[in-house]
This record gives sequence, structure tokens and C-alpha cells, in this order.
Amino acid sequence: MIEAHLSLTRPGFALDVSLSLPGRGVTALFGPSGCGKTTLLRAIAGLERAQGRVALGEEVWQDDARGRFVPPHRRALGYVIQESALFAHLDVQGNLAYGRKRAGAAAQRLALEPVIELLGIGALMGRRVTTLSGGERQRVAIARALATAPQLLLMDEPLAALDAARKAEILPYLERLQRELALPILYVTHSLDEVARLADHLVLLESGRVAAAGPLAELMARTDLPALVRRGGAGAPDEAGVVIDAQVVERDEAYGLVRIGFHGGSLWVGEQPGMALGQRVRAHVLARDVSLTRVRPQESTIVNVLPAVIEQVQADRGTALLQLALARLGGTRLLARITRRSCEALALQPGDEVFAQVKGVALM
Ligand SMILES: Nc1ncnc2c1ncn2[C@@H]1O[C@H](COP(=O)(O)OP(=O)(O)OP(=O)(O)O)[C@@H](O)[C@H]1O
Repeated sequence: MIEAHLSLTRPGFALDVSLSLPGRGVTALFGPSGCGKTTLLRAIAGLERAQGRVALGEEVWQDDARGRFVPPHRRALGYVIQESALFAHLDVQGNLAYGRKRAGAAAQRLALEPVIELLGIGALMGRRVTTLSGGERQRVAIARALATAPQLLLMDEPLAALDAARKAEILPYLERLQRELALPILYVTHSLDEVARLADHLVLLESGRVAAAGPLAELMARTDLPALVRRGGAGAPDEAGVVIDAQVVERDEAYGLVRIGFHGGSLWVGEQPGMALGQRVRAHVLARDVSLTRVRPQESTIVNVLPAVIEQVQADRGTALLQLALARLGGTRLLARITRRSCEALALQPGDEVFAQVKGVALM
């Protein structure tokens, strides 16, 4: 468990948060520019002097009530930023070794091979860091942070400086960190796509305060959190959507499809290379890819039709966002974005039974 009760005041900005976060998995810090994500991360690291208490399990890094403040370099944490500075005069091996030397005895005992394997940098070990691509540099920076045997990994927009192709190249490595590492990761990002792919837990910040915090699937399914369901300005994509933790339960090899099952239903989706029966997958279903009917559609080209019950209706001028439950008791939730006109034409209301047609599913 990570505890962070921190406050700090600057001209025009105040941070005031009280968080208890899970001791493993990825917690994403998400929110508009200037809401205090970086400040919070730096305050947890001790790089920013906030008032309060920070503890990682039994280890207390800061407790102002008791006059305790462990300096940043004595905290067992790794810190990866947008453009992490590597030592240009050293090769990759040298960069990893330098980080370890500074980190002390625990780091010296840690075997490096799993870290090198995890980030896929074996072939880069002898390379000068000046010859690496942006994506490779970030993988080395993450490996260097892990090589110090941290108990907490802080990542501040680690993909923000990379173009789309480099992001796509590095995301699978981050997914591996999320799956395979026991250590907790706090991950600052502007990208809801990264949140949906990587996070287990979510903290929404707004003007230095926690607007909401909780398990990812729960928060993403809410209709009342503007940071997640905002329609955006002109041309901004509508990103409202849910993530569903599912399992591959059937394969249709002839058509290259797999059926993924979860509490309250299942969906057919295009299979991905190497996908096996029983494998756990995460599906991202955008609200704009879900439409609703009152009666079960016949002879439709849409394969995925799920019976659902409307739980909430949140309408603005042009559209309505509906939260649906796929089973009466604690089933998976979906969001559907439809026009307000359709919503009123069908007189859709909480408690109504409907059929959700799912037009698109992204598997991660
Ligand atoms: N060194 C500093 N001195 C003074 N004010 C600062 C400093 N760093 C940040 N701020 C201000 O503190 C507030 C929070 O900034 P912070 O960088 O934590 O936000 P953020 O959510 O990480 O933003 P972004 O997503 O744009 O990186 C902002 O109002 C910012 O202008």
C-alpha cells in the first residue's frame, strides 16, 4: 500500500491530496494540463517539498508530524521522465551499471538479466546511447531505473516525446512491466489510450485535488467524470469507453475470430497472433461503438449483441451517454453514446431492458 497525504501551495496552485494506492500494479494519474500530476509525483519522490506523509508499506519516507523526511536519493524508487537523460559518454551497459552502483547493496544483488530481457535491450548493451532511437533510449531508461531494485517506479509521461510508431513499439514492453513486475508503478499520462492499456487503478486529478480514485474498470464505466467522458472541443475524439477484463473462451479458426468471455456476456473479436484459449485479455470498448435497440435485432451484420439493463442516462445538448449493466448483479458495464434524439425517440430510461450492439472492440 502506498500512502500519500500531501499538500503544497504555490502562487495560483494548491496541491491537496490524500491517497491510499495499491501496492502493486499500475496506477495512472490522469487529468488536464496543470492539475498537478508531475508535482504530486515529485512530491512522492521527495523532489518537491510538500507537507504531509508518504509511506510505502512499512517504510515511511516522509512524516512531517514526526519530523521525518528521507531525502530522494535514499528512497528506493525509480523515476522515468519524458526524455530521460542517459550518460552520453557511456554505453548502455555502463548506464545500467552506473545506476546500480549509486543505488547500493540491494541493487548489487539484483540479477540484471531479467531486466534486460524484460525490456528487450540485450542486443543494445554495447551501443553508445547517442546512437539509440528515442524508443530504445526510453527502454534503456526504464531498465536503468529497474536495475536499482526500486520498490516503487514513478513514470512521468514516458511516451510523450515519442512519435506514434515509437509509442506502438514501446507499449508492449510497458504492458509486460504491468503484468510481470510485482512492484507498484505510478504512471502520469495525458493519454486515455495509455490509461486503458496499462492501468489497473486510476486517480483523476483536478486543480490539485483528487476528483476520483479507484479500480480502472469501475471509474471508466462512470458517466459523471468529465475528464473521462468529455466530448472534447471541435474535432476532439470522443474517448468515453470501458475496459473489460476477459478471457479467450472459444476460437473460430476458419474465420480468424475468438470469443472473449466476461461476467455478463461475451464478444466475438478478430484474433491476434499467438492468442490461446484461456488467455486473459483486456478489451477496450468505446461508447461511440455501442448502439442500442429495444428488440433483439434480426439479420444484422453486427455479431455482438448483448442484452443489457440501462443504469444511468447522462444527456447533454446533442448526445446522451448511457451506462449499461450486462447482468443484473454486479455484471460488466458498458457505455453507449447515442444522439439525444434517439435516446428520446426510444424513451430510454434507467431500468429499461435493451440490446447493446457492439460495433468495435480493441483488444490489448
Ligand atoms: N517549478 C514551478 N514553479 C512554479 N510553479 C510551478 C512549477 N512547476 C509547476 N508549477 C505550476 O504548478 C501547477 C501544477 O503543475 P504540474 O506540472 O504538476 O501539472 P501537470 O498536471 O503535471 O501538468 P502537465 O500535464 O501539463 O504536465 C501548474 O499551475 C504549474 O504551472
